Amino acid sequence: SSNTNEYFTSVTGLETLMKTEQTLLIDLKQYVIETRQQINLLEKEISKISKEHDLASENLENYLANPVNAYKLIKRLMIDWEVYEEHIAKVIDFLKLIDERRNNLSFPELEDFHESALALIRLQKTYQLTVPDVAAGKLNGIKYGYDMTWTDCLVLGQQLFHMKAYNQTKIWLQESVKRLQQDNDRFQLFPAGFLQESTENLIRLGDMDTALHLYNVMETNHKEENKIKEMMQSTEILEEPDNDDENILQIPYHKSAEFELYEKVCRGEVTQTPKEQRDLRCYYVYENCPFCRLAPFKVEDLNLDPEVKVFHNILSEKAIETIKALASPHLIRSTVFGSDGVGAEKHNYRISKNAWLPYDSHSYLIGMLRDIHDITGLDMTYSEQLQVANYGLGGHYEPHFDFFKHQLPEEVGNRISTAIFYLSDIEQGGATAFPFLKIAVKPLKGSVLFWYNLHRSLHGDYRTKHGACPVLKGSKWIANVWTHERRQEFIRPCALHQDHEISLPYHTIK
Ligand SMILES: O=C(O)CCC(=O)C(=O)O
Ligand SMILES: [Fe+2]
Repeated sequence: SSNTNEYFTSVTGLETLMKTEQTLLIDLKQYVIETRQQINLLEKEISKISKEHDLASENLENYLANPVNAYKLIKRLMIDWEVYEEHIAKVIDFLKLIDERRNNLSFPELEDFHESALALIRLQKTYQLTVPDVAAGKLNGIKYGYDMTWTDCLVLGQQLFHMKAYNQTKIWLQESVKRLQQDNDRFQLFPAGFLQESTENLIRLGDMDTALHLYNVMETNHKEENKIKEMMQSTEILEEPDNDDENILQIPYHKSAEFELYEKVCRGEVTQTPKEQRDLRCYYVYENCPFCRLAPFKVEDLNLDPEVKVFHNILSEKAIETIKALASPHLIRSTVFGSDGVGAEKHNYRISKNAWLPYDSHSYLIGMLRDIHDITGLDMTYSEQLQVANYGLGGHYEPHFDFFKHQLPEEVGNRISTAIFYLSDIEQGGATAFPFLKIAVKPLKGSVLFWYNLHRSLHGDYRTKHGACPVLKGSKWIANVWTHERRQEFIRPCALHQDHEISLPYHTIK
């Protein structure tokens, strides 16, 4: 894609856009100040000329017979009008400045606009938020920002129509009309074509009521009475506007029982039962390193088979800031492997930015490997580079396996384990969710989530399917350490029996 920045994919990207707007805001303020001065001057000129004309209208011939008046008339047309033009032309200087800004500053592209709308809808759906709440800037009952205006809602409704998300279109346009009626601020700067198009779209969707309301706002001054009737007659109503099946928000996987389970786990509606949690413990580990007796690691079981654990208080604030700073300049849009294991593809089931860092780029990174070794006993030689990721607006990673299904080079083997270092806390959403295990791990800054992806037989464990729930509020940072199976033969020996069959049924669930 030509969209190289993809601002929608991370919060750090959006900070760049905020800076752009800051600059433009200063420009615009300056423009308003200057224009106001111009207007004041021009108004003075207008009243000066008007006075002359009033005087002249009393007796034109007499007026022009005065040589001073004659001189002034000719002087005004000769000199003054040029000055007025110069003043008026200053607008062009402003347009030139904005043009320059467009070339020099960062601007979003259509894809950013599209994806940020999708993110809102994804959040709305995953966390079952109502449209009035979202439009009021409320997330799960907490108000974080200002309301969306009626024009904000209208634009979003238009975007959704183009995505063929017709039910959502109606709800957002209805919200727009509701806000329009409550709002005293009916006249907002706004692309002219949008109202007409939205009105037509509502007619297409069979919502004549809302269409009529919007029509009434349109060109209130010179409205032709019959035009709405004409519009209703000439606009074709869609056959099955309620059939949302085919739109981009409703791919078949999103309707599967597995995905619905995942969403419930993300919302915290499905959790482990007390019986399932009975054997889970919290304990200290110190066996794998000589000094660990003094400062043992605190480990919390989340699941025993397969093993999923959290290691608490691993990274210091300083280490976290260092890791983020090292990664920031290198963040690019996250990709996923094609099913054949080659190529890196962009998909909207994984929206984040990431960077790969060699461990020797800082002692803190080497320390991360050492900590995982000290806690698990694993040999960290065959670990991939550290992957640091930042999730933006509605950023997420749908359920997937971390192990590969294709053949890997003998020398390293498959990803035996995953360690996710949480580099931020998250206000809402953004859990790491294991639908089959009914676990949603809330990111806790400085902690590590660890699990084995493979059975002892080294077959992939399908129960480890997991995802990153959409971030509802916050900027989520993680660092992944993926360790491969080679050199773990004595640390995590094969069981005598083939233990992988237990997870096979989970593979077929789609
Ligand atoms: O961000 C998360 O919580 C999970 C990330 C993940 O599963 C991955 O990067 O493979
Ligand atoms: Fe993963």
